[in-house]
Amino acid sequence: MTIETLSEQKCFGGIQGVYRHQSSSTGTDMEFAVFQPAEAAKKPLPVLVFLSGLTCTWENFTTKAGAQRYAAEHGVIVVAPDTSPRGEGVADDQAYDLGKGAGFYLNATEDPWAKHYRMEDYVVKELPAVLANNFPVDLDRMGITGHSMGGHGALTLAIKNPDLFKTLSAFAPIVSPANCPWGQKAFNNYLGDNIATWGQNDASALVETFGWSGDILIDQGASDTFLETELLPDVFVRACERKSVALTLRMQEGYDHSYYFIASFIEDHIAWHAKRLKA
Ligand SMILES: N[C@@H](CCC(=O)N[C@@H](CS)C(=O)NCC(=O)O)C(=O)O
Repeated sequence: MTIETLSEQKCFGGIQGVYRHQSSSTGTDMEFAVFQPAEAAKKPLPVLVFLSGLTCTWENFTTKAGAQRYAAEHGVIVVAPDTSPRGEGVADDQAYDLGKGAGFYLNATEDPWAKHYRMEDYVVKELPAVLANNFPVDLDRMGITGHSMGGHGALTLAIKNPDLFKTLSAFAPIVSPANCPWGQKAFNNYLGDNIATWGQNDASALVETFGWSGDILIDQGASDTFLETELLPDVFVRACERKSVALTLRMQEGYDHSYYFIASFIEDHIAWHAKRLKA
């Protein structure tokens, strides 16, 4: 499980690095970014995984969100994986919302996607092992968050794996892919028409099945152009209410779907995860 260092740069006293490794989950090379605060040189630290949205790689969050300052302040290692497998021979589509950059953090069952699109296994099984072998991470204190398609990934993967991810938040998540155009297109292609498997990858359906024992923080821009068609936060609010899950949904007046929105609230999310992971 060797990793190759693509870059390492000092940042807020710590190290912002980018790494590549051969993934057994996806059967491709995968790149990911890790920010280690200075104190990681002395002791294992809690980890926050950030899953990015459609069209992104590790780079969007790492260069635009401004997370490093707050991760350094709160002593949290922040990890940003890619959003899909990539490379020659990996199935793709011309549209931005399918194929490369749009893996939806699930294990595809349908051709031509099933061979490489195994992002659920990658994030839940392989990435934690890669982190444990190469970085001073305390995996007993790992949280997850994400944006849009990555918010969907954070919600679904945490709800299915509460022993792995202890804390959960999201920025403008797709909360019910089974009920919005982005999700329906992805699920039809990756999972086919077996609706049972759709529910296993839909945060609102999952929370009604499994609940969530902690609390959940969601920030959502009120001026997000995808709010009414794709994101549908009310569906998740109602599912959490039915299951008595402690959800805080903050509708942020005037904010859109961009990284300017994420940069505005990333401090809150890092502080929120750090407080719970260090309690
Ligand atoms: N119109 C956008 C739709 C996709 C989009 O808004 N992607 C969001 C995540 S769902 C994003 O973070 N884009 C990259 C960025 O802003 O850096 C595009 O084609 O890039």
